[in-house]
Amino acid sequence: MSVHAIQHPLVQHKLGLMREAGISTKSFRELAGELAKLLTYEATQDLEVETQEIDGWSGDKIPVQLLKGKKVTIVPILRAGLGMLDGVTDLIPSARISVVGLYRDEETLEPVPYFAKFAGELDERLAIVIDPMLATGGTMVATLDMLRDRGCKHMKVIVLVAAPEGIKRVQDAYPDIEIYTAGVDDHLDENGYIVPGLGDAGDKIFGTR
Ligand SMILES: O=P(O)(O)OC[C@H]1O[C@H](OP(=O)(O)OP(=O)(O)O)[C@H](O)[C@@H]1O
Ligand SMILES: O=c1cc[nH]c(=O)[nH]1
Ligand SMILES: [Mg+2]
Repeated sequence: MSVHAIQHPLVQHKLGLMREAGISTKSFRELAGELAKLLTYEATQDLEVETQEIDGWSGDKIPVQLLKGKKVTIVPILRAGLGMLDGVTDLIPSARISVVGLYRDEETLEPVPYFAKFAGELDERLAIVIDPMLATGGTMVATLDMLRDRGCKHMKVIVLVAAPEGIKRVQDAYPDIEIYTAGVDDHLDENGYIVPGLGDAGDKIFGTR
């Protein structure tokens, strides 16, 4: 598995702004969407293209490179993953959406599933799982397990911030998966929050608590 920690100045600038303690819901939400878009650009660099002939403006036939038509499903993890969805679909507008709902139990830190609705033909699709936070990794591994159990063979992960603990847990379970992130942070605190991190991303995106 590779971890792609994107160092692009725009990515680092936007991540830096998201770390500000008093950030508004509006700004946090906007930045989550913008970062999701930039990380999607990186995560889709290896999508296959093929040459097709089209009618150009001059009347000549011209060869162009178009996506080969690989089927993609975007998998936002409720709730916080929804804050990244528009950014991803801006770049991959024809992707099918598969939605999973899991929350992390505050005491045990174990993921609790409460919703799942998947696109069809998962065995033929690239699944791009999106969630702002990869902390212990329990939620991500549970989501990847659901996809694998339904036949999905090709999965990628996009998170805004990852903790080393979460990366290791995903890596142990899925050695071949690629993770794209704006930041690999330092550690988890005693409540399982990423430090320095972003705080509770779901609450900040939805304006709750
Ligand atoms: O790596 P883990 O330790 O499993 O933690 C990460 C999960 O925790 C957060 O969700 P949360 O449980 O707060 O739910 P929410 O999106 O509804 O706020 C976050 O969005 C991830 O889904
Ligand atoms: O730091 C963290 C960890 C889990 N969930 C969050 O929203 N933030
Ligand atoms: Mg939350």
